[in-house]
Order: sequence, then C-alpha cells, then structure tokens
Amino acid sequence: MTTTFPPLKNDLLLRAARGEHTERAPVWVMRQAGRYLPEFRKVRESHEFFEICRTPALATEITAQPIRRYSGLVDASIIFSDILVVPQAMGMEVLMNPGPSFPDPLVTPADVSKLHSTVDVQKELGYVFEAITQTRHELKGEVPLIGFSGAPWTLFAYMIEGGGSKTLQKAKTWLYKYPEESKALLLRIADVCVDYLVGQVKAGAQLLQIFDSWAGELSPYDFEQFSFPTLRHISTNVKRRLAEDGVPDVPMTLFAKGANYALRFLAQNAGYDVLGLDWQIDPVEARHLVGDKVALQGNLDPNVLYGGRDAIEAYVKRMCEGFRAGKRGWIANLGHGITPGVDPDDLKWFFECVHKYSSI
Ligand SMILES: Cc1c2[nH]c(c1CCC(=O)O)Cc1[nH]c(c(CCC(=O)O)c1C)Cc1[nH]c(c(CCC(=O)O)c1C)Cc1[nH]c(c(C)c1CCC(=O)O)C2
Repeated sequence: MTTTFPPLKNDLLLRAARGEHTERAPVWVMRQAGRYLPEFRKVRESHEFFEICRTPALATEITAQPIRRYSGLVDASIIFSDILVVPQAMGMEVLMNPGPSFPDPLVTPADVSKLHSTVDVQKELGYVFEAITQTRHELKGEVPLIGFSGAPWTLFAYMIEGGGSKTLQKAKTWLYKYPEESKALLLRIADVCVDYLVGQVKAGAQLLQIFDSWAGELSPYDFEQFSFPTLRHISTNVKRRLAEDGVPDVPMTLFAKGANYALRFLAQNAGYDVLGLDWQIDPVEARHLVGDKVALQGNLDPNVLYGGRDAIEAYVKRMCEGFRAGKRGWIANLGHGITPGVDPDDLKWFFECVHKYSSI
C-alpha cells in the first residue's frame, strides 16, 4: 500500500478491540451518520441514497458529520455505505424507497444464473474504496475508520425476500428445500465479502465489522449449518489474504444480532476479535459466556435514547458497571442502529455519560 495517512491520535477503539483494558471505554454508535442528523437530511434532500454511496466526496462528507458534531466525544467513524452494495455488485438491482427493495429477487436456484459469474470487486465497488481513502485524509487521524460488510446469511435473505420481511419465509424455504444450492450461494456471497473487506483494508479501513442482522431469525442448528461456516470463511480468508499481501491485519467485529444463543461458540470458533451484542443479553452474562477470548461491543437498547436524560444516564451507568466486570476490552455502543427520531443532543448526552461512567 502506497498511501500514507495522517497519524492516528485516538487509538482507544483499536486497543479495546485487541482486548486491552482502556482508561475509558471507546464509544461510537451504529448508524451514527444517518437520519437523526439534520445535516444528513439536508444532503439527502438533493441526493438519492445510493447516489451518496457512489459519490466518494458525499460519502466522505456524511461519514465526517457525526465526527465533527461530536468531536472529542465519539471514538470511531464508520464509512457511509450500505450492506446492500454487495448484492448490487453481484448483479442485482436494489432501490431504497424508503426501505430497500429488489425489483427482481431470486425466486428459485435457477435465478442464481442471473448473477455475475465472477465479481470484479475493484470495478464494482471501487467507489467505496475511494470513499474510504478520502475519508482517512478528511479525518486527519482524529478517530479510526471502520469498514463493513453484511454477512452472507443476511445478504442472502435480502436477495431472496426482495426487501425487509417479518418471517423470512422465502429465504427459509430455500434453506429447507434447496440446502445444497443455498450453501453454494452463501459461500459465493462470502467470497465477494472477502474481496470487498480486503479491498477496504487496503484502502484504509482500520477495523472491519460484519453485520449479520438476521442471525437471530435462525435456530441455533440452522445458524451453525448455514451462517456460521460463511462467517468463519470470512474471518479466516480476510486474515490470510492480508498476510499474503503483506498488509497488517485489522481487528474484526462480528455483530450477529439475536444470536446470543451462539455467543460462547462464536467466541471460541468464529475467529473474530470482537463480538457485538444486542440488548437482549445482560453484559455480565455475555462476558461470562465468552470468557476472556474476545472483546465485546454494545449493547444499550436504542430506544433508551428516547427516555430522557435521567434514564439515559442510569442505563449507561448500569451498562458500564456490567461490562467492567469483565477482564477484556469493551467498546460502548447501542445494541442496534440509532433510529431517526432521536434528538442529536440526547446522543451527545449518551456519549458524555459513557465517558463519565466507564473511566476506571
Ligand atoms: C440491514 C442493514 C441495512 N444496512 C445496514 C444493515 C445492517 C445493520 C442493521 O441491521 O441495521 C448497514 C448500514 N446502513 C448504513 C450504514 C452506514 C454507516 C453507519 O452509520 O452505521 C450501515 C453500516 C446507512 C444507511 N442505510 C439506510 C439509511 C437510511 C436511508 C435514507 O437516508 O433514506 C442509512 C443512513 C437504509 C437502509 N439500509 C438497510 C435498511 C433495512 C434500510 C432502511 C431502514 C433503515 O434506515 O434502518 C439495510
């Protein structure tokens, strides 16, 4: 890699992700560049969602918005993009109106032939790599930059459902009716994710997060059959490829939402440095399950941000106490993305409370 970036001034996130105790917990929130921010909505007035993703200058600007607004309070940035750029790169059309929708979803395994037979990630997703490189310069080393990808199971589900779904009936029909074809497609998606994540690190991403947002819809058995092998494939191959290319590896976070049934197994076997937690598990229990094998990230219910300052403070205090009972690193976050109705000042208060209550 030839690009040199400004030196990093705040490495709390990277140290916590490597499992170190830190003087206070690093903090960021999923979807921190999004619709609750008036400056984001302003840009959205004149630009379509995927147009922003595909325009590095706009993606850089939006990634930097929360870092500017919460300067000194937030410890990480996450590149502005979406998990659904991977199905686009594989040849599918995805619209955002206002939720994601696929005009031509995969209905039977025969439809897999409509996908590109090989995916040139540099050609299809080079705009994300460019946005990452520009953002690293724009951030001037203030905080590290997180790259990300959807997990194969979650992407597979979107590609078959054609959008959000309450039951995932269509995606699950594939698992039970066409298990071998499902596994083949899941692995094909995983290979694109590997190329995409390696490219993000080469472009300047300093930590990678995998979002398996629909992991919790699977039974523990099906998670182990269908999702886990692809998650393991990604962690192993990203690390192997970076080593082969002489690029220093970066910490990797797995957020398998709702898969708390698998936490102990994931900590032992998945090959990730950090496990992200939703709010449906108590911090003390999560730490007990994973032992000292991994760092943890999370896990306040995003709706606590609607509860007013006293509630936010009390819940953050409780969360900080729960996670500090552990021996290894902790990254403070919500248990899922921040929602559009949150008052940006209440998020500021959340950050301030984490600073106050997570100091050792
Ligand atoms: C499932 C999923 C998607 N996208 C993503 C996931 C995984 C995380 C999760 O479970 O929430 C991930 C994502 N989406 C977005 C980011 C950007 C980085 C960040 O700030 O975290 C990230 C990391 C921007 C976005 N992605 C989207 C928006 C809002 C779109 C708009 O501006 O109109 C943003 C800022 C749209 C989107 N994109 C997706 C949905 C379901 C929606 C619509 C509903 C919603 O907003 O929550 C798919």
